Amino acid sequence: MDLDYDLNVNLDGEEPQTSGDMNPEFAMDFDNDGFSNLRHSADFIAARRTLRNRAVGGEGTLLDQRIAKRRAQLKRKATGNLEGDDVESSEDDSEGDGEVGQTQATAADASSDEELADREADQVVDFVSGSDSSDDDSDASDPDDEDASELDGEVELADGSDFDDEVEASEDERGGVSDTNSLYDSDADDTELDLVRPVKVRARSNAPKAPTTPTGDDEESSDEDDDTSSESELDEEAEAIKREYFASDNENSDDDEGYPQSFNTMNLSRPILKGLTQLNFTKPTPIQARSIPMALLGKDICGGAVTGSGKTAAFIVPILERLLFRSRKNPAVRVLVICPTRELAIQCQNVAVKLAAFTDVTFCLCVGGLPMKKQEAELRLRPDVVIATPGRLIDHVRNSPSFTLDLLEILVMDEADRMLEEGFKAELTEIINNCPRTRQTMLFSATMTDNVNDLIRLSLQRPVRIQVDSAKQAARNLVQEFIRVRAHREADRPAILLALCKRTYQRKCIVFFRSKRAVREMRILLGLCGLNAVELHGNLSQEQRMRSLELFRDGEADFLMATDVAARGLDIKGVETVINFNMPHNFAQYLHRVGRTARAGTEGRSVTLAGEADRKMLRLALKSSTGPNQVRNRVIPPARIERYRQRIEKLLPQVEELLEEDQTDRMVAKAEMMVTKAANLIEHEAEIKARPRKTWFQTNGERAAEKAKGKEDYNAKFDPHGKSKRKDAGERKLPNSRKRRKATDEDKKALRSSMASIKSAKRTQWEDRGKAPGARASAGSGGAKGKRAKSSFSPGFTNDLTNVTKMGAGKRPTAAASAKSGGAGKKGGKGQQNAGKFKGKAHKGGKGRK
Ligand SMILES: Nc1ncnc2c1ncn2[C@@H]1O[C@H](COP(=O)(O)OP(=O)(O)OP(=O)(O)O)[C@@H](O)[C@H]1O
Repeated sequence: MDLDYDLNVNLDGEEPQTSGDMNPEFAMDFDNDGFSNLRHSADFIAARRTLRNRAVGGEGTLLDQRIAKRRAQLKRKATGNLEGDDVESSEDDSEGDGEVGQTQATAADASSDEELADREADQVVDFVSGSDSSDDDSDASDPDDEDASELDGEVELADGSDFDDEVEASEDERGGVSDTNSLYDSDADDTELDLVRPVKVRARSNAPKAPTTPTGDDEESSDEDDDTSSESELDEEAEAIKREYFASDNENSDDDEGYPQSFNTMNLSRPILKGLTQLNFTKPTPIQARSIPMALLGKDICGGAVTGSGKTAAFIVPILERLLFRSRKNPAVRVLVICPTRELAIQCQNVAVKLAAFTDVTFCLCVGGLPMKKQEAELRLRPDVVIATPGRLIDHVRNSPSFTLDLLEILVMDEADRMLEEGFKAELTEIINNCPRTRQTMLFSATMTDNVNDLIRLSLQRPVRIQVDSAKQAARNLVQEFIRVRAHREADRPAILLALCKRTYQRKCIVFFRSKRAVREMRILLGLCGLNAVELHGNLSQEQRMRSLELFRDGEADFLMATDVAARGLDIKGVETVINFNMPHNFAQYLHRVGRTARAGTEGRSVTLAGEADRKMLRLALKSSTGPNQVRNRVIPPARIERYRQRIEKLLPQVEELLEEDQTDRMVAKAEMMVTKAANLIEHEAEIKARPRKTWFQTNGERAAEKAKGKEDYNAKFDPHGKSKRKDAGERKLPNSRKRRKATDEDKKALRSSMASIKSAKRTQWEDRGKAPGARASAGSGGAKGKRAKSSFSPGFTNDLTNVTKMGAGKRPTAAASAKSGGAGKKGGKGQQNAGKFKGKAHKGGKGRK
């Protein structure tokens, strides 16, 4: 092969670079025997460095620069450098920015006609009476203050009817006064009003419903209700089984009584208390108050609480406390925290390092996208805590010679359901099998979906379930807004988003999309409209992802446009608004997305563009709200949407061009990467060949298949549309109530029989135990790496059930009790036995201290 590679790339449409660090004439030859004739290698490396710096450098990315350039061109057009249509178009483009075109002269007051029209539109209207009440209360100097209109426009919807009726009513009663009582806006509404209506949320009652006027959707609607009730019955049964499984049931209570109200009463060591104080954590959050004492006892925990409720510290604090009493003579990886995304792992490490500021505990971060070699070197020093993403961790387990989990004492799986969704089940199983069975395991998530059950059975022993809030509940101070997008109006989504970002939610706003391409398109569009947006998704390098987050965190970017990679766990202070460009595929994901705001007791708002297919999800969202007036309907005047739609249309060619250029960039980057690899191979051939061959846990194809399956399973378990769930559950979704009743009975029978088999297995277990006492313990005591039985519903599971009964489930330990017992719990001898198995070393140490 003889290939000339000409790196004469004109990346910006600018003159080719001829500066010293980049040779535009650069060429290199590849030949048959292994790329040996590389010429000008110094020039190439310099060129590569330049490209990379420009991609992640301080002046913004290549795309940023291109967007800025295009925008400058638009400005120039608007100032009269160009004529005719172009001028007209750019005038429109500049609307609202107060910067360019004919508006430039009057930029200070941004007084284009459209702006004025919008100002008028923002008046507050009592939409029941139809009267305008804005003059009295709204701040005339702040035309975009839509919150003012929300306050004045609050009306309860459709008294006496439930939410379903409201949705149906909106279908039939378009226009007129009755329409103001519907959840959604009507197409007939052409007024310049931007209304926000609170939606009244009521508990579903069992009383028979008043007959409603039949509509085309009625059958579907009644089926949905039937489905919901049958599901809830099954859920109750499933709950009963869970109650048997988990060690304690009364941990579900919202009641704070009996739980420590201060970190000082938790028997924590001084360095930990100092760390907490430094972070201004004065009082434990409910999940912390419940989890920390339990974790200090060495118990396995399955913890759930709403987003932003402090789950990270709930497991980090007891970990640190325990590590204070480790043996310094034998350094080892004693704690492993697994997180689903790199960003979450990095964030978790930051929190842990801050909390450990006054201790000597060491950490190592092992995530993909960061140099493997550096991590290997750090692991060789045997840090106390490893915080990792599953894929990279497996890589280290398999390929880093000195890394072992043999001495692991605590395993934490944060956002376990997300890891399963990402298809990491096999990885997690492998990791769990590599950990000693005597470890303590903690599993946390805001949404503990059913698909986690297998993982719980596989990895936790007699876990204590600590569910502070309902797993389907949104944060307390979150106001959820919905904007209806009618089926034939789907194409208006970008215009609606632009209207929201330009006028209403102008800063500290995260916008979620389903695809990476959508993120990029809308980011370009917002950029061309003068908004400062950055993006976060899996197509970016880790450096670029981190940079986007930093810019958004520091307030240098007002909008973070993201895929679901940012939906979980990210804790960014001061996020005011989360916008869902589309409803996510499942409700758990919705809760995580909107959970990026209203964190740690602060207020926040989510705005979701809800299509016709999202009704069920909408209903779940209504149920997830915790207080009155926390769910609202936002109505954006069609005239305004139309204006933004036209504006977008004019910008589309620019967007397309930028996307194409971006695509070319990526291809160049890919080619560049391959050449780098080749250069490395030439330079370090001998060393590379001498290395032991890497083993991979899965091939790329297997990984992709696993991920697809994980997503499908996950959606099946948490999908309001229920299709895959119904497929799983066989007869669960049936067209009429008679069949439904029959199906429910069958389901109940099936559940009863599985309960019976559990009980009988339990009995067998007891008998076995009688013959071979401590069988389980002895299995683990032989070596650190005793493998647990992989179970679906069998040995491990029944084993755990046995132990639940034995340990005296439901006894809530107080800090004092735990201190006295040295980790043995309240139940004297039995508790002591358990504590031994859980390696309550830290607590024994704790006792010694006192
Ligand atoms: N005891 C406390 N007092 C005050 N603030 C706290 C306390 N505990 C945690 N926080 C703060 O609450 C915020 C949310 O915490 P964290 O990220 O741990 O929540 P989370 O429950 O893990 O959220 P998610 O489910 O979204 O991952 C953080 O900014 C953290 O600093």
